[in-house]
Amino acid sequence: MPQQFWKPGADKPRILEDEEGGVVFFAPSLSSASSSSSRFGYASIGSQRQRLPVYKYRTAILYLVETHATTIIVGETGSGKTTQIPQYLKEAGWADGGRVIACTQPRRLAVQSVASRVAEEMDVKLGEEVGYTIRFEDVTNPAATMIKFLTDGVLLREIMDDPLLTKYSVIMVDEAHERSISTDILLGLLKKIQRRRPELRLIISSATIEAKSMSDFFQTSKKHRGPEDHEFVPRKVPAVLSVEGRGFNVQIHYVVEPVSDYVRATVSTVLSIHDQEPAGDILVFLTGQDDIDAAIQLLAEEAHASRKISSGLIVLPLYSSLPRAEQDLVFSPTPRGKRKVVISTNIAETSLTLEGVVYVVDSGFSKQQFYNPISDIENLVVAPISKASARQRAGRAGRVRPGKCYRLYTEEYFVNEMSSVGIPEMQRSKLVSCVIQLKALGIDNILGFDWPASPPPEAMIRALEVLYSLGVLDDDAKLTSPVGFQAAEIPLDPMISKMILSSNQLGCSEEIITIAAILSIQSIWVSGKGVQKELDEAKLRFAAAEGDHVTFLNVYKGFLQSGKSSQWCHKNYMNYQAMKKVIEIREQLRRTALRLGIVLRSCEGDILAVRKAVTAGFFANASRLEAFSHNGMYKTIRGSQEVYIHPSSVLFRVNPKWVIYHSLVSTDRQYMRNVMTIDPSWLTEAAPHFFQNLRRPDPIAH
Ligand SMILES: Nc1ncnc2c1ncn2[C@@H]1O[C@H](COP(=O)(O)OP(=O)(O)OP(=O)(O)O)[C@@H](O)[C@H]1O
Repeated sequence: MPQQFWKPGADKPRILEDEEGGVVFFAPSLSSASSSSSRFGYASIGSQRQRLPVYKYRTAILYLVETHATTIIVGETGSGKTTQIPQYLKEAGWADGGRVIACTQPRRLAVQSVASRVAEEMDVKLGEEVGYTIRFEDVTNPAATMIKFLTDGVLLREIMDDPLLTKYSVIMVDEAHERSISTDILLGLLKKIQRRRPELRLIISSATIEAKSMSDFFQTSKKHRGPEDHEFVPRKVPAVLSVEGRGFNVQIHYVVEPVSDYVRATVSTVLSIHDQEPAGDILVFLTGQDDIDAAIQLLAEEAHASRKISSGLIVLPLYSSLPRAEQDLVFSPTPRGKRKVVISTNIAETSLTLEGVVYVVDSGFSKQQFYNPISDIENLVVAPISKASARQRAGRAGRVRPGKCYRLYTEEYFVNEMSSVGIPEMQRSKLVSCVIQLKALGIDNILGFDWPASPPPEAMIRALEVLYSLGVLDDDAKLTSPVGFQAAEIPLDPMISKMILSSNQLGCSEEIITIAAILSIQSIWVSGKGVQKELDEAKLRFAAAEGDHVTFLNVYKGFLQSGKSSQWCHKNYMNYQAMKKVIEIREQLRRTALRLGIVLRSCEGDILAVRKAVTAGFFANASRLEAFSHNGMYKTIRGSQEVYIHPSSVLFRVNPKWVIYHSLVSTDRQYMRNVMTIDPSWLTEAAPHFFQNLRRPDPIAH
């Protein structure tokens, strides 16, 4: 790599300042691991555990947890928080007597991989003493599990069944600085639960920068007007512990000049590392599947052009919708003499250890959701990451030996321009699912809820409007019975839940559950790169004139008729792993539906019933082709936004007059994904109030 291109920089961790008001602070101690030159990989697991920086704080952590309701732990990535603290707690007896220690993560992949690692360290079978739960997958044994890893979203669902989370003795909310919506709701609820269960202990693990606000949040108490809260109850002051020391040193390198094309810059950096640096895998952070595919393609071309440096590279993508078996490849050992390059979205950013990774290449960007409550449009846009993310990314190197991180932005930019932490997801997202969950938990005054950061009131009002129009909330903004309560039980977007509930009356629940399962995963088709023509032809074999939803039913039928064959999927450009996932989700949804008293019935080809059920959930996503539009421009009925049918839809270029869509994606334009034709009279049938209240004078005139 041309040395003058890179400028080494120091990205030192900030030392937590002593806080006022009784906050506990421990002086830094040096990690033996950081100066160790021994090959970590060859040490026994027991001695590996003792070398982690957090080990020196074992007694302090256990003391603080014993004596404080809430302990906030900050520390460098790789110091051992996630994998060690739950084990210390178990060793100290917090899982005795059938109690369980929970550790939440914002991402599913992290839950699975951390749980496997801890099971391995404890030498137990995953799913017994150590287990995990993510949506649609429960690998625990209620009679045996003592340490449970789970997403924060799953823990929220558990609160619905057990409002005080009585089986947990300690709940560790990991990576709290990521501020996902679920983490924020969880923090608010846990604070409430603590008032009723003083014996419950919370551990919040967070980046340094967020520690103060977390501490303030748990310290202050709103005056609650519940029957047992007549008096202002002073809260126990949370303890803050700073775990100093990192796993191994990570040298940070910056570009000298800003790069104009981060995909190209990524590829040339990877090839330079491969050409000039000693053995070790490379982890690259890009923004999404499109970037990742482009980088892989470019890497193949460049490597082909310069055969000298291409040999020995194994390039693997990593993103959330990738089938599980392909995701698992990134964890498999790199064959001798080879170098693995994992090109990932930010799903590999936190809590993940890829053993062979020595080099990290950070593009400085990620895809983030931004919601505009005025236009009601949610955009997934490529945006700069925060310093907290940059540190997490760098921390993926240096976990089992010293590493290097190449940042594709300047040091000046990092120091002066990059924001310290990202905007909480709560403040940039649609809140429909969040509101229904809170309602189901009995939180009626949502605007007055004790949030770590308040959501925008406009977004809340929008969410209330949608839920009201779906018949999920009544005039007093309370969950309706039974629809509201039932919709809250289904772990999906309330529009999908409503569609499932409506299918009961329309006699097509089997079909609608299939559609719901397919809509829950990103795509059932293989990526079109390089095979677009073949993919389009394959789609045509299943295409229904009514649109994508009905096409999904044809695909599913074909898959079942083939005996769920992988060859059949391959031949039809269908993603076999995705189809297996559909079967799995479908089974879960059938069980949920049965629990809710839905009769599982097939409409035996009565597609009209299916389309009406879809409309009952998605009427708010209706749009009409603009008269005289030559380029397929539609306007949404709510909001009059300009939208187009996505090229992946079977209705692309067909342009029927009236459609509803599942979601919008925005690139050069706003595109509707998963589109179905409708008769406009179904809209007023499905939601008379909603269409009466729209300002457009005659929204559904033919
Ligand atoms: N699957 C694994 N294989 C090998 N070593 C691992 C594995 N998982 C964890 N480790 C070791 O344990 C260390 C601590 O990991 P842990 O996830 O507990 O750190 P952490 O402090 O929670 O950091 P982060 O916030 O970055 O996840 C890693 O740096 C690595 O040395």
